[in-house]
Amino acid sequence: MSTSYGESELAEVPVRLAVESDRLGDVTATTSPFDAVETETDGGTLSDGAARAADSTTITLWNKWTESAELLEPGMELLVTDAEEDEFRGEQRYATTGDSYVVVAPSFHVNVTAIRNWVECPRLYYLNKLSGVPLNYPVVKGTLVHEVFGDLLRGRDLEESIDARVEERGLELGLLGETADAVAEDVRENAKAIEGWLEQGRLTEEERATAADNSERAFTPAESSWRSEQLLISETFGIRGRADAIRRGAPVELKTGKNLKKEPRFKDKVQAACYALLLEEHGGDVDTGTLLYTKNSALDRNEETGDLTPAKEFSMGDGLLKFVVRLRNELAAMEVAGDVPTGYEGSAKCEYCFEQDTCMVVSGRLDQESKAGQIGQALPAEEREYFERFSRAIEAERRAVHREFAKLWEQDARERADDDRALIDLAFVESTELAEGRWELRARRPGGATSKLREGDLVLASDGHPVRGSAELARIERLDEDELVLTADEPVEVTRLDVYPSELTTDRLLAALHDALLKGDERRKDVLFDRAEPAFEPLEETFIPNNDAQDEAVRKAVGADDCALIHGPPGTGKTYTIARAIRAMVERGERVLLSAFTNRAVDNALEALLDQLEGEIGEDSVASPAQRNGDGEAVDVVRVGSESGVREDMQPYRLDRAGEPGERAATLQNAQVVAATTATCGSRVMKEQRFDAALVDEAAQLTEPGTHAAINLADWFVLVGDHEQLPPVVQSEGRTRRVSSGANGDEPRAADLTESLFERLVDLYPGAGVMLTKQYRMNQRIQAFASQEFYDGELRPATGDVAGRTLDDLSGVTRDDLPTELRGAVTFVDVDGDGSRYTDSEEAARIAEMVEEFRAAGLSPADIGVIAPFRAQVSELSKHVPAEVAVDTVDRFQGSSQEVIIVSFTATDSLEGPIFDDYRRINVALTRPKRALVLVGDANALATDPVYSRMLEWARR
Ligand SMILES: Nc1ncnc2c1ncn2[C@@H]1O[C@H](COP(=O)(O)OP(=O)(O)OP(=O)(O)O)[C@@H](O)[C@H]1O
Repeated sequence: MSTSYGESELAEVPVRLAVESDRLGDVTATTSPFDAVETETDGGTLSDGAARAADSTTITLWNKWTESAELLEPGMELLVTDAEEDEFRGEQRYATTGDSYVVVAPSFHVNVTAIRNWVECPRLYYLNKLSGVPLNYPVVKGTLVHEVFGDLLRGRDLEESIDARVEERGLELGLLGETADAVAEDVRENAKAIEGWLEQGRLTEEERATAADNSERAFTPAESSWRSEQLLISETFGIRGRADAIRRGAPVELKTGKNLKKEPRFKDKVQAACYALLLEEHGGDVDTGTLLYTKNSALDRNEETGDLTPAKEFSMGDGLLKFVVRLRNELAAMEVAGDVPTGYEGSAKCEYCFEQDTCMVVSGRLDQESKAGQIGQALPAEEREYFERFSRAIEAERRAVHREFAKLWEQDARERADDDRALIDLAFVESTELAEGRWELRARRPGGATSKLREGDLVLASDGHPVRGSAELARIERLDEDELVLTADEPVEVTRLDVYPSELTTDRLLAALHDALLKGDERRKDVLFDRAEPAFEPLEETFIPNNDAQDEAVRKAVGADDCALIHGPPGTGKTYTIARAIRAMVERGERVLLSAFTNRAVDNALEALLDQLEGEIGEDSVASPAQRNGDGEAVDVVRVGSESGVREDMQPYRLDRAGEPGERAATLQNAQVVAATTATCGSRVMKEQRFDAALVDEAAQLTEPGTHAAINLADWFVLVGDHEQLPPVVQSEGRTRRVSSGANGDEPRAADLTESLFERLVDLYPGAGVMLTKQYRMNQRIQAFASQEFYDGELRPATGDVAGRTLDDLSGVTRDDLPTELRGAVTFVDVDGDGSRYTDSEEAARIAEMVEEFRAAGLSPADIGVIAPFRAQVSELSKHVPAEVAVDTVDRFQGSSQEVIIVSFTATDSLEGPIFDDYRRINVALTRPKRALVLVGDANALATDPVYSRMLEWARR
């Protein structure tokens, strides 16, 4: 198009306007199907509240924003800031102005480092995502230098900081074969540049003083002259990241490499520009960026020619900021569409790329189009199809995590608290500066408030709003009934905590999938892809004389060449069997990985193993815990996990990462048994370990890639679980979109993370599995229904004692003191209910009475558990029963047991809700009690479903 200023480009995008934005001049819209613009007026995708604003119109994107227009696909979200509005034939139309930014898919929240990788090469960005961050020296050194930089900015002494930081990374450095002194020297060299920069007066004492004055209150970056690392989240640009430092409101990025040019490297400028955008959104006005190349000062003048100054400043032009937003748009559009970058999107030259070989191999193996080309033979079609299916499913999980970021501002405080995503209305107590310059924050919490937050979690601690207010990334150190203690880099008057959405799990799942297929052993893959039956070494030994199925399971586990599958219904001694199998393996001199989905299960199995090894945690064994094996030799057992994740009594076995590198590494490498959750198995430290066998408990709750994370590390694996209990939990709704059919012409299959590898293999190789059938938990009456309904009637009480368990066995309890209806092992109590959807006050009131009746008969409240389908009913019940009574949803009860279980069905006429969606939930609920089960609900409603109707029949028998 021609204007008086010359040629201009434009693109007209047909859209449907979405909910109006709070900010004047911003337009949020969804792109319409391009061929149906004029007719699409019903606003089908918008909620009722937004219907008023649901309107078809067009947005005109001018000049370079046309590049972003080309990325759009129908149904994508689009945001235009500072738009110009005019009326054309009675229709409101919009156009970009000179100040506008155009953001494609703003709720896909891109990390700044992802944008930095993308500008280097989109294919490199993809490869990095696939392989994860490896354990190598440059990575660890880079982290150390950044930590020391942060410490210096917070006023910590240089030598003290270096020593402390190197010590903290002892384990990683030891595994890399480094010594503390050599690393300290290396870090010191890099730190010279930082010190020099600070000394040059760029960070004057005066500035330090200003910062210190301000620290009594929470200050915004714009107010203070500098601050160390800060997490910044943008609502507008769909970008988040942690800036290394902010000086006089402008970003400073630290690079541990060298740069002898006058200007910062382009990708580094892009990174700093991302932070500039983030800062501007938070009220800043950024006109410069600084890059600090720490290696420059370590170089000798006569060896190198060029500009040796470490700090390079550049001016932050409007053009660069807009370029960065367009880059981000490219990345977001590709991710939202689920496409794989080829490298042709960017202009990087493959022959200069360090990753060229890796790139060609991955492209060749997966038969992906790539600018670098392909080498090697492609994986078989079924493996490529599997990879594609699961990587799409994992990316759907990633998008779900990104949506969690958007919920930080889309939901209000109350909604987030009700959704278990935030603790609100906290009373700020104080912030105290710690020795290393960090801060301890304390606040009081209102009684009874629950949330997903746990000790050790990273959270957003804010003075009211996690994005718009003053907020810091903080760690929960203590979470007591009424008080909480956090640590953070900077002080904040905390009144609210929000769950910090993390991509770590998705990153690790993708890397585990990549490793299983691209680095996996061929024989393993033959088994996984139904090309070879699992093989076993026949064993004659008896391991467990009193339980044939368990005994057979141990023989299978120990004798497996490929894999063994142990199906253990509730209370059938899974943990005991795992422990016995590991003992047998250890006695054969094998190195074993013990893993499970949750920390709780890892600790339980570890405890059972220690019992098996007949050791006692003696005084002198605390420093280096060693247990004896059957021959009286020491067995080194190590628990890998965070301090807050590992149970108190297992702490002596926990591997401390800090210390002398060689010694730390030896402790892990010499351990014969290493216990860690499957998530931890995907960490860069664990990925370096090799085992003969991996035993994985709770395997039916793990996704296939989640299982690979553990089994990738071992020659053979044993999966233990029960696919009749809860399946893997996924965040993305339903199934991900269908993928094109595989080369073998099969029907397209929906990617699905909700079927575990355990379940798939149990179906595929019945011969590799053993089902444990004797249960050591439930009274015979209690187990009967679950046995019939879920285990083909095969579940039996292990002994007469188990079968005949009653409340009378508990000391101080007399069943005769209970009302007649509560004396049996299984009782149904018919309550009509109050008709509400998610709560039932009548059930709650009746259950509160029952709890009192059980207590009056001598039962301790700690022996009673109450299960409800909805969180709302859990809250309702919690108000009526003593705090010692465990009240929770089924999902939280999985894996535990209780003397008495009361189930609140909260059922109205329509049986809707999580407990009714999936019969496996009711199996879990009904199999938690040992001696008494009370079902409370509306019999008429329950009778409408065949399974519940059979349940009623049994309960009323
Ligand atoms: N062969 C056995 N002989 C005697 N007791 C056993 C045997 N197997 C298991 N037990 C006992 O049965 C109880 C339950 O066993 P365990 O904790 O191993 O069950 P589980 O299947 O892991 O339970 P969950 O379903 O909660 O995961 C424990 O007290 C255990 O000591």
